[in-house]
Amino acid sequence: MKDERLTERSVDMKDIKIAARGVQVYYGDTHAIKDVDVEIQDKTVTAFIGPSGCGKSTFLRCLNRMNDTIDSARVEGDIRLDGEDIYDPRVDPVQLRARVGMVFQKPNPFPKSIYDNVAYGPKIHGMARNKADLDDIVERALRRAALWDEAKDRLQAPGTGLSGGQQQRLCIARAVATEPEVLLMDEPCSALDPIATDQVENLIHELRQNYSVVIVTHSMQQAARVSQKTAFFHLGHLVEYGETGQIFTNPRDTRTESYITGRIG
Ligand SMILES: Nc1ncnc2c1ncn2[C@@H]1O[C@H](COP(=O)(O)OP(=O)(O)OP(=O)(O)O)[C@@H](O)[C@H]1O
Repeated sequence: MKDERLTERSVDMKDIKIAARGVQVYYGDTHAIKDVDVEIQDKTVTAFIGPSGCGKSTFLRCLNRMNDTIDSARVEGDIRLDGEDIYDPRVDPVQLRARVGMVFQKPNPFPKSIYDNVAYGPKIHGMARNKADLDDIVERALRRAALWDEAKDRLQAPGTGLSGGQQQRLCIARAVATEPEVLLMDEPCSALDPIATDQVENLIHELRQNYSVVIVTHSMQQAARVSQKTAFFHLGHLVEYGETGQIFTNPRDTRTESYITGRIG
C-alpha cells in the first residue's frame, strides 16, 4: 500500500534548499545564535527580520560559510544544501560561495572595470570557453541586475565610478553571473534611494523564478513586499518562521507581535 505521508514528505523535502539544525554561533564568549532550526525553500524569497543585534546577519553568513572569515566566530550544528553538509571539511568554501552567492549592505565592487567585476567569477570557475561566451555572460548578468542600459557604453570604466545604486546593482550582477542556486542579501537596499530600491526589489522577484533568495531587512514593508516566508529573530533565537502574510497579520508569538507593531526594536 502506498504511504501517503511518505509521498507527501518526499515532495516537501524536494522543495527544501537549505536545512539548518541546531545552529549555534559564538564570537569568543558571545553566544550570538542560539539553537536555530530552519528550512529555506527553493524558488522562494525568505526574509530575516528582527531588532538590531538579534543575529540576522550572523545567521545569514552561516549559510555560505562567510563566518569562516571572522577569526572569533565559531559555528556549530548542521547546515545542508540539497542534503549535503556545507561544513564538511571536503567542501571548498570558494565553490560553495559560487553556489550560495552574497550581496552585502554596502556595495563593494572590486577596483576593476565594470566588465571585469562581472567576468571575474565566471572566469575563475571556468564558465566561459572563449571571449564571446564571457561577453554573453557579462551582458546577461548586467541585464538581470537592470544595469545593462546604463553600463553598456562604459564597460571598461571602473566599477567604483558608478553611483551607489548602480554599484549595488553591479554587485548583484557579479553575484548572479556565477548562476548561484541561492542568493543571500544582507540589507541590499539600505544605501539605495527609492528608485534603485524598486529596481532591486523587481530583480528579487525575477530571481525567485530560478533561485532561492534570503534577504535580511530592517524594513518590514520591504519584507512584506518581496518575501513569501519570514523568519523573526530575537536575541539570537529564531522566534517564529512562517508564511510572510501570517507573520505580519497573525503572529503566534507575542515577541513577533511586539516587533511588527513597533513595540520592540
Ligand atoms: N564580527 C563580530 N565580532 C564579535 N561580535 C559580533 C560580530 N558580528 C556580530 N557580533 C555580535 O553578534 C550579535 C548579532 O549581531 P548581528 O550583526 O548578526 O545582528 P543583526 O541582527 O544582523 O544586527 P543589525 O540589524 O544591527 O545588522 C550582536 O551581539 C553583535 O554584537
